[in-house]
Amino acid sequence: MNKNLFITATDTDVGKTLIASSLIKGIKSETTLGYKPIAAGCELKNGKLINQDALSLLAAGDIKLDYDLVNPYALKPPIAPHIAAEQVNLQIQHNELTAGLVKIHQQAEALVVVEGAGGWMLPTSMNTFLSDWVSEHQMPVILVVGMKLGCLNHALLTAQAIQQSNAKLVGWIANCVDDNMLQQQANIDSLHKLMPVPCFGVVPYLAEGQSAAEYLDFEQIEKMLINC
Ligand SMILES: Nc1ncnc2c1ncn2[C@@H]1O[C@H](COP(=O)(O)OP(=O)(O)OP(=O)(O)O)[C@@H](O)[C@H]1O
Ligand SMILES: C[C@H](N)[C@H](N)CCCCCC(=O)O
Ligand SMILES: [Mg+2]
Repeated sequence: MNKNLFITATDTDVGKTLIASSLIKGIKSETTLGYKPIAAGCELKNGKLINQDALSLLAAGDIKLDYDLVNPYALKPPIAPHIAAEQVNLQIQHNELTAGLVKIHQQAEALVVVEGAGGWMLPTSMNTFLSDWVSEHQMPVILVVGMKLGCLNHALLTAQAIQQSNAKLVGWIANCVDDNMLQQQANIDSLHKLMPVPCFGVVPYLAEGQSAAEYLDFEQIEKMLINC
């Protein structure tokens, strides 16, 4: 069976790409590749829309894939993807997301780390959500919690929504994106008690270019993958 791991977060801009890239590089038990099915916020390079997240996942992967395989929906403005798609008369189709994933699995027997866009309930149209697609494929989900004031509510609501949608929430990772957060450790301690699944790491505020890998519990993550 094809193996996938979905990375969601409490919000946009709280570390999905940073953590997903570190996971792709750090998982040694199998060939690991990245997939960014929907990217909003792309630059035009040589007539092609390119997204930085997709490039990071691509660079982290064990095999150098073609850009289009890693990121089928590349949308220019950094806005909600279904709105960006509508602006260019495009509809985000879940069967295309699946077709893209299948193509990656055809390249190699690999674990595919899939980065979401925004948070868990990202609309892909007015009556579909990216979370529907993840639930349909029964991918294990890791929730990246961007440590900032308000994250307790965001983390618990997201965990509840993932579990209620019948998806497989397997763990969470605290990512300290706010260097000035008051009572950061007390908030992390609260999450340890309140979250319904194990913590796979606490990533401190990092210097530019520093990797998160040494802060992730790869032993526990690889064990979880075997059981999924
Ligand atoms: N632990 C950290 N310490 C310092 N900076 C961080 C940390 N985690 C993430 N960042 C920075 O925060 C920004 C957002 O991170 P990232 O791009 O990984 O978020 P994202 O959730 O993938 O965003 P998007 O929703 O756009 O995909 C980046 O500039 C990244 O380098
Ligand atoms: C542009 C940004 N960095 C992300 N790629 C897209 C975030 C979409 C958020 C949609 C929302 O939930 O409001
Ligand atoms: Mg990202």
